[in-house]
Amino acid sequence: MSNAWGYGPTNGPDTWMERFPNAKGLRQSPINIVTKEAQFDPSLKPLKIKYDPYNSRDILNNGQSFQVDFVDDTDSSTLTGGPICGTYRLNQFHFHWGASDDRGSEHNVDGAQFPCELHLVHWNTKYSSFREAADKDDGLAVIGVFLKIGAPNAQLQKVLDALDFVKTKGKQTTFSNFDAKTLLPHSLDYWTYEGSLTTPPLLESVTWIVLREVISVSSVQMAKFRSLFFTGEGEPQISMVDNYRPPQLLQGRQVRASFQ
Ligand SMILES: COc1ccc(C[C@@]2(O)NC(=S)NC2=O)c(OC)c1
Ligand SMILES: [Zn+2]
Repeated sequence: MSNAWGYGPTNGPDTWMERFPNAKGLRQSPINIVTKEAQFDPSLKPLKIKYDPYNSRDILNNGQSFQVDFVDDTDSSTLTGGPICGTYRLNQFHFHWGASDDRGSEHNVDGAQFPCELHLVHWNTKYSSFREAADKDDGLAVIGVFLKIGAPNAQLQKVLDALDFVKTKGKQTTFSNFDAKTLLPHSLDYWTYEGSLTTPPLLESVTWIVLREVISVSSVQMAKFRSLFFTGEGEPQISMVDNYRPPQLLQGRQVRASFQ
């Protein structure tokens, strides 16, 4: 029986520290964002996001979530400005969600959880690759976007339609010509803090950029997320739900706001 980490009762977030000491680190993610304690920082720049649909490559069930991977060998899909210095390239995006609409996001806002959270992962081009950047203090920048139950999201539906082909762990299929920018809300107001990956190895290499404005998702669309499996083809099926880590201690960190 593999003792791999996961989100179940015997291998979930409370057990990760046994094999991944970063879990007890001082800049762990996610966190609960207390809006009244997030200080406006006028020195924060607006986010500058340039995504080229031509870079989208495939969609993969990685056994913890599903991710859409991007070709990142040029500066054609980048994040600049905001709290970061230099140019960060889009590498992938993925989601975290709950078994029901009352939970699922990783970050909380004033103690409230959303049904789903999108993570757009970028790496610092001062390093030669995502892999080299992944364990550096300034290696990664992740944009977090909350999904709130409301009208069906036509752009998200393009991603959800592909899930029929990646139901089980390890399944992958081509996913081309997708514009990730269509998943962003109108406002790019954000909170930012220094944190980590939210799954093992929990590397403390992420500048978090959590957008204040949400995007919509319908309950029917949330059911599509929940149609995936953590397990591989031919294995006893375990539904891919509740793939979120709960909020971690702030440990003295400051959360800054780009807006007043
Ligand atoms: C070794 O490199 C890794 C490992 C895991 C993840 C996934 C995750 O832990 N990170 C965020 S953000 N959410 C997650 O679930 C990763 O994403 C950039 C990079
Ligand atoms: Zn994530």
